[in-house]
Amino acid sequence: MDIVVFGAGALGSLVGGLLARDHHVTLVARDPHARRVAGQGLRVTGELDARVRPRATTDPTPADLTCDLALVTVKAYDTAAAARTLATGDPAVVCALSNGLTEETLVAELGDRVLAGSATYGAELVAPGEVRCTGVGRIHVGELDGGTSERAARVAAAFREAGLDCEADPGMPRRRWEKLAVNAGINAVTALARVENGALADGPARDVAHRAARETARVARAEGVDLTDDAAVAAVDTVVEETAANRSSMLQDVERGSRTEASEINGAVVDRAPAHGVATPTNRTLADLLRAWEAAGIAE
Ligand SMILES: NC(=O)C1=CN([C@@H]2O[C@H](COP(=O)(O)OP(=O)(O)OC[C@H]3O[C@@H](n4cnc5c(N)ncnc54)[C@H](OP(=O)(O)O)[C@@H]3O)[C@@H](O)[C@H]2O)C=CC1
Ligand SMILES: CC(C)(CO)C(=O)C(=O)O
Repeated sequence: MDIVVFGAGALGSLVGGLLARDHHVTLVARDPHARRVAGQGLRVTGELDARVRPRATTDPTPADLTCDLALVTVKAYDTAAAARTLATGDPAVVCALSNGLTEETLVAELGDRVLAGSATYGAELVAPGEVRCTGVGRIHVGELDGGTSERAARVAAAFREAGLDCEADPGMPRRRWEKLAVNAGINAVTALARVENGALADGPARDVAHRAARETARVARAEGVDLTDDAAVAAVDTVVEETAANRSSMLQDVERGSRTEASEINGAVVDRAPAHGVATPTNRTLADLLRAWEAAGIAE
């Protein structure tokens, strides 16, 4: 497959690097990472090991963006800009692996080419040209409104060919909310407590993560998605176990002094709650604390 990874930071470099073992991959990334990958190739270290030579560019042409599959791995708040750039090319299928409910933003520019996606792999960009896998998770792809499709099966098979754990999921509407519950719990709590995911295996941090996940499940149900409180909590526990050594993407943001996805994750739960009369005090507190930290001066 001809695959473009748009926004190849930590997650995109890991997934794109692994896909490059079997497919023709172009990473759209920032310098100095893009320059290093173009010159010396990309190393995947940590729990997985690979040396690959994908193409890399900071400035894709419409021809570069004309591909079988475009994976979007920018931060959720960069999705609209990514969608506008992707629409200058002609990707046959577009699939977001970012956290947050970003697919609707992609659909606005790219229409029915968009598949839903979610990833629980853990990744850190440790140096230009080197990405560390800190947790072997799973990828799910599927139709935004649910159901099976040949294109979702084809994308999942392409991932598996390259050795990634990936399934086509006919239940993506539920899966997206389950992943939002996982991130509402794990990301904000690990970022505020400055701990690895594994620290949420017990104790007070685990209780806060569970409360955030239960609130997310309540909002999901109010929006017509069948996600029980118990299933949301179990999903948090599974990801904590599978990615125990990972520093969540939001913890990495806070440690770098950069903007977080608090508004797109916990804030997304809070924003949808009033219409349904659902209380979301834990997500509100987590989002407010992270926004207060951001307002106090993130690095430019
Ligand atoms: N890291 C992880 O373990 C996991 C992350 N995720 C999710 O995946 C998404 C990405 O996370 P992560 O990889 O950690 O984030 P990163 O910040 O490491 O990666 C995103 C990259 O996209 C780049 N980017 C944005 N716009 C463009 C553009 N127009 N052209 C080129 N590059 C661009 C960013 O550059 P710049 O910063 O300069 O804008 C950045 O390097 C998030 O939604 C996150 O929640 C999901 C599962 C696991
Ligand atoms: C799966 C998990 C929680 C891995 O840390 C993640 O999505 C993230 O860090 O953003």
